[in-house]
Amino acid sequence: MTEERTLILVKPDGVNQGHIGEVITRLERKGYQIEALKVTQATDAQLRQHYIDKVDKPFFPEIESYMHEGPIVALVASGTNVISVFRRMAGQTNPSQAAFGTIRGDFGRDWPDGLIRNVVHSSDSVESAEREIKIWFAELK
Ligand SMILES: Nc1ncnc2c1ncn2[C@@H]1O[C@H](COP(=O)(O)OP(=O)(O)OP(=O)(O)O)[C@@H](O)[C@H]1O
Repeated sequence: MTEERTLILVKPDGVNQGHIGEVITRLERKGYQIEALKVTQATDAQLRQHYIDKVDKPFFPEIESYMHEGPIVALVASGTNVISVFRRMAGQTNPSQAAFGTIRGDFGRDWPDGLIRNVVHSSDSVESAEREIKIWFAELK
């Protein structure tokens, strides 16, 4: 059991389709704390840092285009094992394969342009969370 925090992004499709409240509600219903929250526009520099392991992938321009489609909501949530539990709440990367009952399974879908839009991001480890929190919340310790 570990007290930890995670970086969650409600991506542009999640914001555009009105799922900010749902993501926050699901976090709060599970008993997690919201430590920080902002509406923002992702910059190129933030995306290159955030997706540092994907910058060289052929689909990185698709990620950039998707993440620039509109505002995002960045939040820091904390609680016991929040990282792994929220990853399960979010569901699999591809929203059409994500289980119903997960955020991606309930609100994500395939799009005719082939881009993978999957509503939310969440950190996958303590190290990633601390690195990602610095990218989106430079003002936080
Ligand atoms: N093959 C692909 N083609 C296009 N985009 C992709 C592909 N694989 C991943 N992506 C995009 O890159 C993001 C990060 O991929 P990753 O494999 O880290 O999935 P994830 O951990 O489930 O998602 P995220 O990091 O956004 O929480 C995905 O959310 C998706 O938007």
